[in-house]
Amino acid sequence: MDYYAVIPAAGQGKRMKAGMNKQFIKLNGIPVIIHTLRVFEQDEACRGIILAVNENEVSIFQELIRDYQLNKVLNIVIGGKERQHSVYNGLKVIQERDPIVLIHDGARPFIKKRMIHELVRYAVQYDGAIVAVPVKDTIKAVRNNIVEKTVERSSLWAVQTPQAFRLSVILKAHEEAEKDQFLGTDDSSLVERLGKNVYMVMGDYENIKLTTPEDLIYGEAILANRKGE
Ligand SMILES: Nc1ccn([C@@H]2O[C@H](COP(=O)(O)OP(=O)(O)OP(=O)(O)O)[C@@H](O)[C@H]2O)c(=O)n1
Ligand SMILES: C[C@](O)(CO)[C@H](O)COP(=O)(O)O
Repeated sequence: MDYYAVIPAAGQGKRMKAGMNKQFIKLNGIPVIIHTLRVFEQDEACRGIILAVNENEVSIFQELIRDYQLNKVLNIVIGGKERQHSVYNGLKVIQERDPIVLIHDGARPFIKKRMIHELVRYAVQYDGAIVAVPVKDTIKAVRNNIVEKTVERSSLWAVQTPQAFRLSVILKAHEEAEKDQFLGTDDSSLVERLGKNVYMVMGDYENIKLTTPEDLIYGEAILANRKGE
């Protein structure tokens, strides 16, 4: 089944400390955002991509899209203060009546098609579908450096993107969040708070978000390993 992809790339990459938006950092000689966009560009089921970017970086993204000959980027929208606002701006420009929409961080370049297609399948059956992996470490709640408690781990999953929804469902969730001034750390949380059912698809430990400098070392290793496969 076909889908549209909304890719938020309008962050500042503060935790990466690269002195620029981390989308432009090169992995194996290619900018992070291009690795991400290529997955959707090369997926036949992807009808089009909406990219959310910083106001002052529009021309850089346009140039990259031209240089790497990407044809599926339909719109470049201006991002907002938080990721949630950037995603909302992207969702609002989709013209089709009620397609499936996949929301995926520009900073997660190691996404695989297997996950995308599973998500789309389950987003049709449920109110949404997300990818996640079981947490590997013991998780503790801590306040002022003192452990408050050890959290039961068996039901804890680390959530990734993509996250897939019908456009009508996710737009309504963003509208309600805006009305209530609710700010979530992912899109699914906006849908969950409306009492909807979100299906969890097994993710992939390689599908990391490039967040801090050491993630780049791991990222290069993932690419080198894939080259050898
Ligand atoms: N206002 C924002 C903030 C984030 N993002 C995007 O959301 C994704 C996940 O966010 P994160 O990893 O937090 O990226 P940054 O906000 O760039 O990083 P930091 O928080 O370290 O500044 C990234 O692709 C980022 O570009 C966005 O589109 N608009
Ligand atoms: C959406 C997300 O990638 C799911 O793990 C994550 O919550 C984004 O968080 P960030 O603080 O905006 O990086």
